Amino acid sequence: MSRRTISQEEEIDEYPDGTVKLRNPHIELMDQDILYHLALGSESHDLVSMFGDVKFVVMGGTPKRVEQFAYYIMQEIGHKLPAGTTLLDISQYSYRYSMYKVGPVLSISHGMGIPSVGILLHEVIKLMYHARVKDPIFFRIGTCGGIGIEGGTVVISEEAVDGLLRPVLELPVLGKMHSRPARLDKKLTRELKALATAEDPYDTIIGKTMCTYDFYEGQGRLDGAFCDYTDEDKMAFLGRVHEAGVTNIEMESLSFAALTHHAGIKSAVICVTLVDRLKGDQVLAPKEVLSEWQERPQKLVCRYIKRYLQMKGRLSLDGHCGSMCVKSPRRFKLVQQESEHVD
Ligand SMILES: O=P(O)(O)O[C@H]1O[C@H](CO)[C@@H](O)[C@H]1O
Ligand SMILES: O=c1cc[nH]c(=O)[nH]1
Repeated sequence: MSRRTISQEEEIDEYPDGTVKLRNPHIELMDQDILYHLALGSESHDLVSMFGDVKFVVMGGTPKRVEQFAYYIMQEIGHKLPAGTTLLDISQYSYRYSMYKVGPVLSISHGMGIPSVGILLHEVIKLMYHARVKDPIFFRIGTCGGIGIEGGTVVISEEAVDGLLRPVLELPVLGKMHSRPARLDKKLTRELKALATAEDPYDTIIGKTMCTYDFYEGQGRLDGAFCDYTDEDKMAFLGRVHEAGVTNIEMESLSFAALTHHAGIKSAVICVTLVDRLKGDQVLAPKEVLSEWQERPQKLVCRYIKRYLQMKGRLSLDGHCGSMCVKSPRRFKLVQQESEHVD
């Protein structure tokens, strides 16, 4: 095992072969590990053959969004299903989360808020460990409120902070408060930004993301069931956090950044803004507009995945020869040159 310095404050252990290490000595002593909320288990399922080839884990709030992403990426990487079959929700009998697998891509819904995404991350990180997945990359494709930016803008998070602007996830454990740094992969963030194009009819920016425990009072809205502050208080708060560099507000990035970082997994958060909070609280855009906006983070992550697979020689430049196709060395060289900015 070697040690990799992730930051000045923290070093993490990792196996030289890139497999995910669990920071929990109890798991390997257990006869079986039941991933209860995924409806999977280390003894009941052959997790290595089911998931061993996973490279990308893409998470979003709703089952519909992750199903849509699964079909979208399937088409984009030319992944073929046996005739007459459809994608299966692998976790359907958990009645909690939905999970689809398309070649090296897992697309999973995380529900709303830090507790929901936190439980899921514990189990997905354990799934990576049991399946002996190497160097997975995690993405969250979400929605958010923007601060001073137009609806439909894509924000790639450079940092996640809590409602008090602290870049840490706090969790009471055995009666004591534990703090974990919420860090996202800076290089991955830059690589994603580089994949936005001038032809995209919307802006893609990098910004600081505030992650709250609530959609209404936690985000300073005036339209919840309760509100003990004035419009002036709200605007002063939004102005203050905007000045501190916050571009958008959502509800999972802190846990997503902290738990993936703690596991030594590269991750990024990409959200589309549904409303400019300096102009209002309610999400007023029509359903069709909201649907199109939600595709924007999916497009960016899809571009990243395609570039990665092209660079590894697992996808042709036109993206349609099958996810695991083998190309001539000359063609692969071209792909490598085009993809220099991707790991
Ligand atoms: O659209 P998703 O990914 O769920 O993200 C955002 O939307 C939900 C609130 O409407 C919260 O989960 C927030 O983080
Ligand atoms: O304002 C918003 C919009 C979507 N999601 C949030 O958490 N906040």
